[in-house]
Amino acid sequence: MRTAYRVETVRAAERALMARLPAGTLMARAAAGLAAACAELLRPRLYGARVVLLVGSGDNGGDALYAGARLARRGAAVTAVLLNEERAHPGGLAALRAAGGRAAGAAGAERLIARARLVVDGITGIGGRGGLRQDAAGPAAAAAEHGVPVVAVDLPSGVDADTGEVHGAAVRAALTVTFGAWKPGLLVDPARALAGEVRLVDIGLGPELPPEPDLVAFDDADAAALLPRPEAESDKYRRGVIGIAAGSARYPGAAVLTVGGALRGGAGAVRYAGPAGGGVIGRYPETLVSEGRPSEAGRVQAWVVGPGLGGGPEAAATVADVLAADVPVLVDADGLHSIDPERLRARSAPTVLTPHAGEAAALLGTSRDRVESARLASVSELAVRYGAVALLKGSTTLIAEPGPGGPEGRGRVLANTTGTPWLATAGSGDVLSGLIGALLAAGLAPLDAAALGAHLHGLAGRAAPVPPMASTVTEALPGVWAALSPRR
Ligand SMILES: NC(=O)C1=CN([C@@H]2O[C@H](COP(=O)(O)OP(=O)(O)OC[C@H]3O[C@@H](n4cnc5c(N)ncnc54)[C@H](O)[C@@H]3O)[C@@H](O)[C@H]2O)[C@@H](O)CC1
Ligand SMILES: Nc1ncnc2c1ncn2[C@@H]1O[C@H](COP(=O)(O)OP(=O)(O)O)[C@@H](O)[C@H]1O
Ligand SMILES: [K+]
Repeated sequence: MRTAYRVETVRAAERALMARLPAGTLMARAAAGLAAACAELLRPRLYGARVVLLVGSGDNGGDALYAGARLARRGAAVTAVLLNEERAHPGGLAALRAAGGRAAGAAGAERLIARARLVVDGITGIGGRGGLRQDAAGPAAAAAEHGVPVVAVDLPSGVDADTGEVHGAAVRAALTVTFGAWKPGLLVDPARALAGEVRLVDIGLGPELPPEPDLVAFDDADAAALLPRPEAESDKYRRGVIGIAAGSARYPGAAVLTVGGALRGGAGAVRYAGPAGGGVIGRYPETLVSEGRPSEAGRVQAWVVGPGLGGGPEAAATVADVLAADVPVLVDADGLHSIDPERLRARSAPTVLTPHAGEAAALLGTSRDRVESARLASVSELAVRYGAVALLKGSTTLIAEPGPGGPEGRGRVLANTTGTPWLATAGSGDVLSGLIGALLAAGLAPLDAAALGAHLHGLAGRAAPVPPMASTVTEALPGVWAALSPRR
């Protein structure tokens, strides 16, 4: 599990640890990890390799300078571009010079960068505010323009460490070497896309960090631990019966895809209620279909409502009928048009909402751009306002539960990083709904069901033959499942 902490928390932990260690120890640990990562990128010829350090006026620049000194001692030709010559970290600068490295002003930066094999971004770390200032934006752009790989120190400069928001110019890194703990921005787009590969260097901060992280990302082991497994005494009802109210005369395919996601999500049985039963049976004869209202379809342990439902009073009536059931309900797609925050908050069983950015914007009364640029704030706001677990789809899928607990009375938040842009294909969201619904029916807590569903869906998106389509993502699920949990 990757656990991320906000700047305030990281700084408090650093202060506590520094109080017990000789001065400079943490920076030395950070610089050693950073230099090792750079050396690896420069293999097999570190000797003579031209390395340019972009050095801001804080400790982030200090890390870059000490790492540069280590590389210079091993024979690299290291030049530090000092963005503010008076305020460059004095100890770091002295170390670089003592190791044979050079320092230059910002004026010649582009010429140096154009000839470099590697650029180290030590402009700002957790002390950065807003997008890069003019003087820093130029060299950052030069690295991109000349195609020189950038290693970001702690964070790509210009991104917001706490939120993943990017307000202005920012560095685009091939690798980010982060210290002590992940920062939320490294897991949330648009910042995540600028971080490239992320490597965590242990500087001994662990024992000083609080038990509740601000953001969590599952690894395969976390997902595997949550996978439902049938026991000897299992029957189809105990494994979970899921009800699906999806599809319409206009969108019959959504019903088929949602049912497919549920069956491949390990449901013991799937009950389908709606007008697209013929198509569903044609593709999945395992399904129990009916045409009446969902509440007349028989007992289920969870419902999915919304994909392909279409609009109008009939769709709204179907959503209301499902929400009246005292079991977990996942609302997606067209179902999201007719939900009311107070009605959802009054439910005694949990609700899960799975909007994409456009649907989330409508639910929050804001613009799609605002949701996409402030994903973390948006998903938490959805969860709190609707009293539901909210899963915000997109390039990084975020999942939030409503408070209490967590920062500012908000609940836990998870980021899913298994996805691929190939998943942006019609109907793949329907598959995700069915999959999460099956996990809810199996008895998983709503946050776990949503996080596990997103994890499996992302892996299936990667495993499906390129280019994937929604039904081939469904068919990739058994392989993903088996890889996580070898069959007994
Ligand atoms: N505190 C610690 O114990 C440790 C800190 N470390 C490093 O120290 C960093 C934090 O250092 P600082 O607190 O000095 O802060 P930073 O070095 O991240 O940034 C502060 C400096 O950047 C300038 N700045 C802020 N926003 C800017 C912008 N948009 N464009 C251009 N310049 C901008 C400020 O004027 C200030 O001088 C961490 O990210 C990490 O790299 C590591 O050495 C590990 C130990
Ligand atoms: N750029 C992207 N990177 C990774 N995953 C993406 C990206 N864009 C969309 N997705 C994923 O693709 C799926 C699309 O779902 P959705 O928008 O509901 O489409 P549909 O309504 O056609 O099923 C979601 O799981 C979403 O997270
Ligand atoms: K940086």
